[in-house]
Parts: sequence; C-alpha cells; structure tokens
Amino acid sequence: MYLTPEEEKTLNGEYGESLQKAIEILVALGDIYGADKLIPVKSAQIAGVSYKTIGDAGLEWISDLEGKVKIPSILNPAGMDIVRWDEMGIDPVFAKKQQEIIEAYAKLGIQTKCTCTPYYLEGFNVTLDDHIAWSESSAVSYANSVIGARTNREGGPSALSAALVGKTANYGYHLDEMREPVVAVEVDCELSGSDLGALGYVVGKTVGSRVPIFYMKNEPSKNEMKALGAALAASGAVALYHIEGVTPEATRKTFTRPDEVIPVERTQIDEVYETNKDILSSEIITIGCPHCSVEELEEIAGLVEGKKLQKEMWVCTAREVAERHPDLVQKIEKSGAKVVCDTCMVVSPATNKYASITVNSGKALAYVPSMCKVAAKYASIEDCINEAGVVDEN
Ligand SMILES: C[C@@](O)(CCOP(=O)(O)O)CC(=O)O
Ligand code: SF4
Repeated sequence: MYLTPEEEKTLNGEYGESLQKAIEILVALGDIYGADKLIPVKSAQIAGVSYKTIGDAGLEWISDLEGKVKIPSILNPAGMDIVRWDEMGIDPVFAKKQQEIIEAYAKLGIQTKCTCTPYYLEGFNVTLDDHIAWSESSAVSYANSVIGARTNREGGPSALSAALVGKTANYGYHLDEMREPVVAVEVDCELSGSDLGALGYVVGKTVGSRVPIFYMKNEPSKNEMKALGAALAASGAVALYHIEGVTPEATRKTFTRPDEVIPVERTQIDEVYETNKDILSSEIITIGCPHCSVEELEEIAGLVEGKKLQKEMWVCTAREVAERHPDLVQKIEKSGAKVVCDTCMVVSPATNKYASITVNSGKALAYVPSMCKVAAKYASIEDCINEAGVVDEN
C-alpha cells in the first residue's frame, strides 16, 4: 500500500507510540483487503464503550493510548444512562468502571455522546459520497444505505485508529465496485412501521454479508429504513443495501437486477410478530433500537398522552436529541415511561434482570436473547405501548 512521507513517519513512530499503533492497524487492514492507500475520513464513531461488552481488558487498552483525535469522533452507547444510572438499577461498581471508560475516551478528544445514531447530531451530518469510519452496525448501514456515505463496518480499535490518524484504508465499501448489489429481494406486499424491522430480520439470515437491492411495493420512510438496516445487520451482517428508486445510489443510477432473487411474502413478516407469542406478558418494554429520532419520540409522546403505563418502559435515544426536545421527554415520562439516554436494552446490564421483554426492533429481537439472556417478543410501537398496560389518567 502506498504511504505518503508523513504516513511513513507515523508508521516509524516519529509521532509517538499511540499514533504508530493506530496506523499499524490501518495498514494491516489495508494490506489484508488490498487497499491502495489511506484516505481521509470526515468523522469516526467508535464502538466498544459498554463495560458489559469490553470489560477490564478494553478499559486497559483505551487507557494506555495517548494523543488526540484528528476528526470529529463520537462513541457508541455505554452500559448505562450516564446521569440516571441509579434509576436503572445499575450496580455502583459497574457505574464506576463505565465512567472510567468514558473518561479514557474523553482524554483522547472523543466526544462522549454515546449513541448509535450519530447522524442526528450536530457535527456528524454526513452526506452522499462522504468517507467516514463508523463502527456500530446500524449506524454503518444507515450511513451507507440511507445517506449514501461510505464506511466499512469498523471494529472499535480500527475506528479509534481512524479517529487518531484522521484516515482509513481505501477498501471495501469505500470503492464503487464493492457497492454494487449482488442479490435481489422482491417484496410482494406493502409494508409500514415495524414491518420493516421484521423484513430485515427475515432477509438478513439469507443475505449474510452481501449487498442486497430491494424491490418494494411502497416507499419506506427514513425511520423505517433505519429499522430495516439495523435488523439486516443483526440477523445477517449487511453493511449496505439499496432500495430501487428510493435510496440515493439506487436513485442516481439503475443497477442491473442481480440474478439471485429472494422472494418475501407477507406471511414471513407476520411470523416475526409470532415469535415467542407464548410469552403472554413481558416484564419490560423497550423502544429505541436504534436510538429514537425526533419523529419517533413525537409518535410515542402522542400515543402515551393522557395514559399511565403499568409496566417498566424505556424509550432509548441520544442525549442530544432528548435535550433538544424537553417537551417530548416530559410528555413521555408523564406516562411513567423512562427516556433513557446514552445506552440501550442490548448493551446495558440493567436488561439482564428481566425474564421477558417486548421490543419494536428486529435488531433487538435478534440480539437480546443472546446478549442479555432475556426472551424477546416483537411488536409495533403502538402494540409495545399496549403491552405496557395502558390506563387512562382520567
Ligand atoms: C450490538 C451493537 O449495536 C452494540 C454493542 O456494541 P459495542 O461493541 O458494545 O459498542 C453493536 C453492533 O451491532 O455493531
Ligand atoms: S440501540 Fe440497538 S442499534 Fe443502538 S447500540 Fe443498542 S443494539 Fe445497537
């Protein structure tokens, strides 16, 4: 791989050991995947923040690094709401370790906003053809597919390396030819709301890590595409998908229809809602995987207005989004639900104490059983709220 004289100096350790380690990681990945050079990236999003997933080994690795990131960089969700962790029932020992992880990242100049939806935040609004280095799989999918930006599914260490160097290796989804669809998904019915997360859950299993193009009967919204991409990345490992005539790259050009076709029928979507239907009543309801947008917060606020919920319900979102809309947060919390920031039902140990959960996310449906050992059921936002046991306040 070609390196500029400056990059060679970094690799030789002239700018310190941390930058040397970082560029070594980028060059190693570039060599494995046949990159020709390093390219500048506009921002980085770094996974591996929850103490539940990275443990002491992760904390030690981050704490040993020195220097400052060169581009706007942000974190994935942590294991707790940084402010209201006590209300989530988080153990103080866990909370202390979690704070240490966040402080170690902050020392490197990384913004300690913990979210899987950086594209909603100030300073992270990427656009078509921007090169970035993001790592959370739903954020990667949204950036690549819905925005048309370019990122590989970075691991925590490689995203952190890209943040420190300000560059990434030019391979994979940074290249035009790797963004061509190779499998067609033909959906035979109109879909809306949580149907899209169910579609991703179904299709991801067959598509694996390939690039699909969807032929749909109706046009999904950005929130629906967020749910589709998140589920595709969780039940499969899809980092980029297209929807003919909808997503930016499938609008500016007409892709050749791939020979392999996966047909999807309504009955397959309906089956997702039947998962674990023997769990008659869940102990907790969680919405916001990926983190809620303002439109989703508005929808939830509208649905819970004038109601009291009987069960624990979390609405997960980015702190910055919650802070921009205190009125919506207040409306939601008046019902007894909690607007939980900086974390989610998958990466927080607070979920593990429940036996059963209802989610509106195909991604959470795929991950909660394995990562939290909690039985999960799938429902629309409206049915999630009904599951929480709604009583009229009046
Ligand atoms: C499940 C996931 O959304 C959260 C866990 O990630 P982390 O490695 O703890 O940051 C990661 C992913 O899908 O990329
Ligand atoms: S809310 Fe969902 S998409 Fe976001 S970090 Fe948690 S598991 Fe990943």
